[in-house]
Amino acid sequence: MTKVGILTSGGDCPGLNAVIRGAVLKGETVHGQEFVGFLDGWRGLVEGDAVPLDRSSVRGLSNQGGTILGTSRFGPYQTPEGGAQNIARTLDKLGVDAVIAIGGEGTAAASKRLFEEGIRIVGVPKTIDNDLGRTDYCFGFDTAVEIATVAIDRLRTTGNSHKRCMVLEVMGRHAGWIALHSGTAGGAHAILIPEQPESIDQICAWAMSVRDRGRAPMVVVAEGFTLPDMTEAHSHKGLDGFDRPRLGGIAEILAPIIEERTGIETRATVLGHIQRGGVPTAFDRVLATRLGMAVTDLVADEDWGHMVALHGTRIARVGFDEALAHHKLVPQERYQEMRVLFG
Ligand SMILES: Nc1ncnc2c1ncn2[C@@H]1O[C@H](COP(=O)(O)OP(=O)(O)OP(=O)(O)O)[C@@H](O)[C@H]1O
Ligand SMILES: O=P(O)(O)OC[C@H]1O[C@](O)(CO)[C@@H](O)[C@@H]1O
Ligand SMILES: [Mg+2]
Repeated sequence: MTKVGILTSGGDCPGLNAVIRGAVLKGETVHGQEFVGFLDGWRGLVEGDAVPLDRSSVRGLSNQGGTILGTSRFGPYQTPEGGAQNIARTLDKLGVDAVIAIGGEGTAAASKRLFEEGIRIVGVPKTIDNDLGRTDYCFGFDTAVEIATVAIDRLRTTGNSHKRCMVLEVMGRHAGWIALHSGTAGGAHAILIPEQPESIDQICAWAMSVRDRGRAPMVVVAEGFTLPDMTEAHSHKGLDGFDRPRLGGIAEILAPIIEERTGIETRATVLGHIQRGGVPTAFDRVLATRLGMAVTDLVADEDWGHMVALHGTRIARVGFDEALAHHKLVPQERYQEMRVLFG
């Protein structure tokens, strides 16, 4: 019987538990696989910290946010106990034949390296940012967009009452998909994303034209957005577990500038981790369940070095190298399509 270890790595994301449930249910019933879960991402794999996972441990999981396995930004090459050779020894000791790594582009990059160094590993793409290449959507994105859209709807009623400009900051380190989709759904008057610099003059011009027709401006900004004179995304919260700047706070930079330049009273709201928490939408539950089920086929076929992906409505397989070669940013024309409605 093939024994499979599952881990969740990187930022958490609604739908992770549905993937775990889908994999265990199909893996057990169709392929006769047995499962363990590594705790806290790569840490559990490196330290051999695993718990048994069976049908009863995944019962009722598809609607639960977060991950029952825990996650982290710990790296498989970060400590002397890490690296492919040590990990292979740990897997042997635990009797684990294959690894399923559920994560974003960082997790896929680590998985690719482990695969190239001989570890039998496959992947499931996850990120609320939706910026992983060669998959049309990642689970978690739809939930994040839904939460951000509700936030816009709510900010608009209070903004309208006070005739204020409301600036909502959503996540999106390199890619503005959450801002673009929630801003479109919520009818924002300006959407600011990392891929497209906009000047403060332009942002204020949009806000004033909204005010001039008697409306309250609604601006949605992704955390990774930069003004033309900024060399990098705004960060004042130190570094994350992988030594990257923790983003967040650009809305609080923009709001006083907009207020000063336009004379419109302005408020900033940073949505933060609210958009990563709570129950996944039905779309994300379905996608996550299908991906979890499909990844057990990769294990059964020994298709190491690949991850499952969504192509249209079909679940496909792509190599880690192929997925990593294509960072899915918002294309210029997709932004321009919505930009004509700004102001
Ligand atoms: N090129 C790499 N080689 C080895 N390990 C890596 C590499 N890139 C990332 N990692 C490790 O994998 C972990 C997970 O990556 P990361 O923190 O970027 O999350 P992610 O999987 O991309 O999800 P998220 O969408 O939250 O960013 C990192 O914290 C780091 O420890
Ligand atoms: O959990 P953390 O480390 O605060 O991660 C925040 C980052 O993770 C993401 O939610 C997903 O990559 C980004 O949008 C954001 O920059
Ligand atoms: Mg990442």
